[in-house]
Amino acid sequence: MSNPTVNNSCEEFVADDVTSNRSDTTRRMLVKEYRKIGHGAFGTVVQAYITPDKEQWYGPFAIKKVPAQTEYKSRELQILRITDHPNVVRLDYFFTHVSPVDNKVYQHLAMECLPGTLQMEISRYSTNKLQLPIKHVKLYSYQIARGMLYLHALGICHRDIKPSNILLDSRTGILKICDFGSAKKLEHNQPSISYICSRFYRAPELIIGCTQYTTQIDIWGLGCVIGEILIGKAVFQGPEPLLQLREITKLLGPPDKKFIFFSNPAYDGPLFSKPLFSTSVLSRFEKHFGHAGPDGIDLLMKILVYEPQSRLSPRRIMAHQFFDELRNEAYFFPRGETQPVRLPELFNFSEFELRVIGDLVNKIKPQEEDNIN
Ligand SMILES: Nc1ncnc2c1ncn2[C@@H]1O[C@H](COP(=O)(O)OP(=O)(O)OP(=O)(O)O)[C@@H](O)[C@H]1O
Repeated sequence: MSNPTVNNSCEEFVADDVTSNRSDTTRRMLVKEYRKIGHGAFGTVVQAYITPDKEQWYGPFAIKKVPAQTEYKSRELQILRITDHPNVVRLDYFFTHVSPVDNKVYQHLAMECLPGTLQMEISRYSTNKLQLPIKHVKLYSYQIARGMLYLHALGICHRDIKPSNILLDSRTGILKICDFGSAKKLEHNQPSISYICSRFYRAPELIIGCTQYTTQIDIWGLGCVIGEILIGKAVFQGPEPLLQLREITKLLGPPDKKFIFFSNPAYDGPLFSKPLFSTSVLSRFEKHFGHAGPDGIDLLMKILVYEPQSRLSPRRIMAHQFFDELRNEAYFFPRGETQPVRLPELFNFSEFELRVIGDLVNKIKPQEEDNIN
């Protein structure tokens, strides 16, 4: 593309060691920042273009800048270097650069840039007091589950699943998991810190202080996200860390003593063991998520479960009947569009994915004759 016009407030600098993630070659490039698109606990994200010669411009990229050389954050680069999946954000280039503002070295991760996040999409509907169409709920939830299937098969636990870490192009329906700043490859029998994950999305075992958790903490996060897409606000909004468990008991009922003990035998915090309601769990799910229909409720009740091992796995989520509509229809109406648009590729599985999916492939993939256009 030609030289992109930039607004005056943006930075322009030469980076000496821009490495291409694909070819692994390193060269000097000019970086032109365009606008700030995000900021988080550790750094900022800017939209930018890069060029080796001021003639060929690459981008736009979303460049995430985080302080370099902390063991914690370099994991993000390591993970993004090995991942390659349609529902995981793609890293194109990376480099370090000294900030003129504080003279510190920042790691720069230049990723493909998507126009928004799931959080933006949810607030767009909720501020207009509208519900997201159920087909969109299915489309987004399925792709998160597919991204998780891949990550979890690699042993990678994201550890910060929430709507602002899910990128979305609402015109095409394409969704990608981002922000691997908290992610970790979990090793069997190796403890990991339990103080991880944003409060509203923390699995009950994390709240209790479990350090031997599994990738199933992400599945809890997925359940919270699906619920949030459905109702337009976070499902469990604990006003402080320990009260987060209380919010969960309002929907699921009190946790079982065994669950607490197996999560953390040393836990001495509040147990919330008194039932807060006399109604059944099913009726509470119906009250909260009624418009998801019986299939949506069935799915959520199999994900938002205390025992991590009882929560559905990504492949079982993808095979759930809630997603049959995606298997049977090829189009959807993006927000504000009157013309239908083809659904993104949802079933173009790699050999690796097919191995993980195993015998559920016939349930997950649309059968030829079912694939109506
Ligand atoms: N590839 C991308 N394309 C478009 N926007 C992006 C991209 N990556 C990040 N963003 C935007 O930047 C925001 C922050 O990114 P990210 O979550 O990776 O940073 P962070 O510092 O870890 O944030 P937090 O501490 O809130 O988790 C995202 O919520 C999103 O709005």
